[in-house]
Amino acid sequence: MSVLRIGTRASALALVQAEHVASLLRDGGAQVEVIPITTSGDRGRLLGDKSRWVKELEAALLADEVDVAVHSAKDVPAELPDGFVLAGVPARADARDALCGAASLEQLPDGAVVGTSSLRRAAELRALRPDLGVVALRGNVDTRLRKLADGQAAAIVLAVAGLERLDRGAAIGAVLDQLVPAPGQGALALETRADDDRARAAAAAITDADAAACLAAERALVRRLGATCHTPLGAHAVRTADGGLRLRSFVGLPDGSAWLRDELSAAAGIDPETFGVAAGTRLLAAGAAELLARAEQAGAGSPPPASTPEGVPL
Ligand SMILES: NCc1[nH]cc(CCC(=O)O)c1CC(=O)O
Repeated sequence: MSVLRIGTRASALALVQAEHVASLLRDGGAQVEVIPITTSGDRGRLLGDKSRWVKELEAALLADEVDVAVHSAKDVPAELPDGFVLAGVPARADARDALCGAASLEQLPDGAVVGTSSLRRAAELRALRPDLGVVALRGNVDTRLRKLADGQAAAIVLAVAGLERLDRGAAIGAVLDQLVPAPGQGALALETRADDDRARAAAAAITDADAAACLAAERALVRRLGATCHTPLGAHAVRTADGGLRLRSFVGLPDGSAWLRDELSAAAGIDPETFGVAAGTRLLAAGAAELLARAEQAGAGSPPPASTPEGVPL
């Protein structure tokens, strides 16, 4: 059988993730090659849309340069272009956010400045601690940790999953259970050409059913809200002990002055997408649309902490 080509961005985090997927596939007996693709995002071009990284890997899929694209699921837009499918989701890593530079949110002094380029993290932090300042911190994980060490912020927020994959778990001061993670955070999304049965089967073979169901629910909620990467939105689903699903969500203004939080559970057997749509409908009924419109206006008037909620190429 011919070699399966795994496309990835060339950042340190993306390469670790792609190697992880490659080793899962090799464990299943496949012959695999990892092909780093340099994207316009990685080249530092200023485009206000995180889908740029995804698009360049889709171009490589379309050009038949790679067979499976590995993405951080939270960077993948809610809708894929025609001709592509989300063909697999491996077991999810820790989905939560981490605070680096302080032992807890409570221990940060009054008015402390936290570094993040994520609208969601800014909104969630300020919803909990309106006194906190937020400063945009860009760059990959190591760059941001260096900026923290340089004193550019009292603390920063990063995904636990990214820190651990890069062996920087020691930098975690506290895991922020109070924050609702970004949709897809901690999960990997394997994208293939829709008509490539071999690649689809390979991706499906290393799929974790719970991770796939949770991601499907979170992405359905994003679609129901019409959310984009400029939306301060958190959504995190888990499989419950009785085989059902539980979905927590957050929508708020970037300055933390208004927000909605929700939690919805469903019994075993619920279709994840139906569940995600229902959770989105509940948020809309509670006023999410107005909040999102106001968040977008705020973003248009004065530049948000960063161009995208989850920030910059890593
Ligand atoms: N867009 C940034 C990004 N995309 C994926 C991760 C971390 C790994 C993950 O969430 O799967 C990060 C960094 C961060 O938010 O700290």
